Amino acid sequence: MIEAYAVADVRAVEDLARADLPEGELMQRASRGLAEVVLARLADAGHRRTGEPRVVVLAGRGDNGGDALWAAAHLAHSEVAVGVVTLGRPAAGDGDDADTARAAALEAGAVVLDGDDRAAGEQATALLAEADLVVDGLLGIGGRPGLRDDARRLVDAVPDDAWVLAVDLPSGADPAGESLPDDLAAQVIADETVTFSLVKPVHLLPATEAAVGRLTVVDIGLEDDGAGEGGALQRSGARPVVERLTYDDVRGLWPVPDAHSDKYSRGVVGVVAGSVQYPGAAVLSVLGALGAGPGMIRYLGPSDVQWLVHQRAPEVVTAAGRVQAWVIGSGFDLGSGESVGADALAQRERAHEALASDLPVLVDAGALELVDRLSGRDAPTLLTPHAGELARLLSTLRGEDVDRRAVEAAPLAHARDAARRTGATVLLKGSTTLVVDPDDGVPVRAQRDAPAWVATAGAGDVLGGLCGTLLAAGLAPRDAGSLGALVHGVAADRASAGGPLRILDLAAEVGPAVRSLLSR
Ligand SMILES: NC(=O)C1=CN([C@@H]2O[C@H](COP(=O)(O)OP(=O)(O)OC[C@H]3O[C@@H](n4cnc5c(N)ncnc54)[C@H](OP(=O)(O)O)[C@@H]3O)[C@@H](O)[C@H]2O)[C@@H](O)CC1
Ligand SMILES: Nc1ncnc2c1ncn2[C@@H]1O[C@H](COP(=O)(O)OP(=O)(O)O)[C@@H](O)[C@H]1O
Ligand SMILES: [K+]
Repeated sequence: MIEAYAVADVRAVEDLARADLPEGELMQRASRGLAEVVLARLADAGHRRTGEPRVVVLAGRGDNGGDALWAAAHLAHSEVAVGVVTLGRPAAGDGDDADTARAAALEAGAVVLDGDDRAAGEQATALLAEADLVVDGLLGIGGRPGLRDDARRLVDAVPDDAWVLAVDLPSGADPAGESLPDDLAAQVIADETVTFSLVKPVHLLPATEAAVGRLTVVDIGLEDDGAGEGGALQRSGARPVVERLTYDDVRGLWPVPDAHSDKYSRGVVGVVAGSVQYPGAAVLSVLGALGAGPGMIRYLGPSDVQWLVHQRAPEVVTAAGRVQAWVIGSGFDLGSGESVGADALAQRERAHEALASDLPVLVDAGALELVDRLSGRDAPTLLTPHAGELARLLSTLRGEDVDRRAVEAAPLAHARDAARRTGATVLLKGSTTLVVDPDDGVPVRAQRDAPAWVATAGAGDVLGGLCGTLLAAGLAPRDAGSLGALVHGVAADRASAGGPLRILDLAAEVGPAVRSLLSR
């Protein structure tokens, strides 16, 4: 599991650690680690032109700039040509004089330009044009989203083929990972981000993660080192606010049958999905659920759709009976006004019954319209909207228009609001999928496991079925949603293998994906 800590907690942990260390020690550890990563990337021939490698360091006035300046000094002692462009008066951090880091970089042979000086502007652009690698030390966890024009001019001059390595986080990105900058161009898009001991929300959340690139964590000694004292993190009592399941977590969470299991104890999934208009969604939901290994599936829906489901999955039972969890809504065409047909009415009735039961329910797609049926529900409930569906759901809940773009600009806040208002767990689909518990004190899960090829019709139906099997096996909605998203992503990766994928292939890869994850 990867765990991220809120910025205020990170600062508190760093303060605790600093109290036990010589002045400036944390920044020295950070900058040495940073310089090592830079050297490792330069050693990879793909990241440099011929001749002496050239690094340009952009250093802002905060401690993020301090890290970058000290790294420049360390690098200038190696066989690397180092140019530094400072913006504002750079700090040296931890009580050191600001000029010490700058002087150290100069003394080590770096070219240092004052980016605030107009005359140096052209020189800075020329330096950047030759860079193999650019270190972005403009803003760190003290940064507000967005870049000022002076910083933006520098960032615009970074050549496309330079490796952009952000210090702590890509400058301009919201450290809390909550929202996109107003102007998307006003942030650094990094190839790699080097952070220090603790992962922050910016690294895992959907609004900011894409700008982070590859995440490298350099240990500066904030966590327990096993020596018995307890690290600053442990002593601070800070708890993570964002979590990401990794492949190694699957074994501990996945419901594996044993000698005492039978098909009922493993969990029967009731699927109420599909319509005459969208019959395929029923098939995909059922196949997603089957891939995850349920005890049994009951499918309830129009007879034509039942027939289609049986063509692909003869083991599915279509008689009514007990289930351990419901999956409702994929491919619903509930109709409205006078156009409601008998099949649609019957599906609506089944969905109402599921929501009125004390069983776990996964609510997808068309069934998200039945949000008024959620009030008073105590049983575990998992809503699985994409951004457009979440916007519609919130429009209903708030009684005012919520735009899809507003959801995309601040996904976590919107998912959180829906979870609070409905009392349900909200899984917001996207390239990074969020799973938000209605209890504010529970860390958000943020999964990013799928290739973008999976953004194709039907992928969500498979996910719904898959998560439904996990609910029926007794997993809580947060675990079912995040584990389901992880396995769905791995199955998509296997089906894609770097190219386009068919959804039936994705569904067929769910079982093998689980097998490979369990045998790690
Ligand atoms: N703490 C530790 O022990 C360790 C910390 N470490 C490092 O310290 C970093 C945090 O440093 P930090 O707190 O100095 O904040 P940082 O982000 O560098 O600068 C903020 C400054 O920029 C300004 N500003 C803000 N937004 C702006 C904008 N959009 N456009 C323009 N200006 C803007 C703002 O000034 P203001 O405008 O608010 O007056 C403020 O002065 C952290 O990320 C890590 O790299 C490591 O060494 C490990 C040990
Ligand atoms: N760019 C992307 N990269 C990775 N996964 C994505 C991306 N866009 C969407 N997804 C995933 O694809 C699936 C799409 O689901 P959904 O929007 O419900 O589609 P449908 O309703 O057609 O089944 C979700 O699992 C979502 O997380
Ligand atoms: K930065």
